[in-house]
Amino acid sequence: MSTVLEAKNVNKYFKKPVLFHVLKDISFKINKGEFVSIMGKSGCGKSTLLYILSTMDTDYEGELLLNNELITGNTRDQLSYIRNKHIGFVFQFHYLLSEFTVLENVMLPAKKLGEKSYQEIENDAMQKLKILNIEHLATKKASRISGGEKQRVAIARALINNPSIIMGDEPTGNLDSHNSENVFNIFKQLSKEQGLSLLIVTHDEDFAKKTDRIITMEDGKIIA
Ligand SMILES: Nc1ncnc2c1ncn2[C@@H]1O[C@H](COP(=O)(O)OP(=O)(O)OP(=O)(O)O)[C@@H](O)[C@H]1O
Repeated sequence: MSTVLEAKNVNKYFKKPVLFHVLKDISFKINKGEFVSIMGKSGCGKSTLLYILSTMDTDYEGELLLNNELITGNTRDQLSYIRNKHIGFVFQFHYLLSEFTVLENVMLPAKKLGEKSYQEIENDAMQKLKILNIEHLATKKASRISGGEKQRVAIARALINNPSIIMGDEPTGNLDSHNSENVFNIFKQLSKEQGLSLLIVTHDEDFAKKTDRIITMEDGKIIA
């Protein structure tokens, strides 16, 4: 089984207002196609960890490997490229551009990457919308669709560059149980049918129980 993401002895300190050891020797691996959730009480360090794993925060001790390559110590530009190419993000709030159409929103990260023609990107975006069963929304403005639909558009956008892993910070936090289950089923399908890895922070125990593995955090440590 190949490893997609590995954290080795990650430690993080906040220096202000007082020195605070927020992440304590975090080590784990995520395999290809694995659907993993992270749970833990409020304040235990989940978002801080996700911020590091997503390469946004570089102020930590330890090592991160993506697809078996060390990414710790890379320059800002290298990390920005890695993030755009290999990591998809889904947040509690969708962060769609409301005046853009659904299709334009999904195309954006691929345009930023700049490796394909407009037509190729448009075709890719339509294919992602199809996977998420929302191709009929392509030409609608993002402001004109429902909350559940917005989250599916956000997932399509996260998939556009064919990332190795999707990271989510409470991606179902704003959804009702029906839409939450929809998102879970989409994630499950992506992991099982396309070999995508997923690492999802959640407070929803029912959601977490159905994932392949739960990483439980307490007070900055992985306890299970
Ligand atoms: N910039 C910062 N400076 C100092 N302390 C911080 C900073 N950001 C977060 N913290 C503290 O670090 C701890 C971990 O915060 P974090 O947001 O990672 O928790 P969490 O597990 O994601 O919580 P929640 O479930 O409520 O989102 C908390 O005690 C928080 O107050």
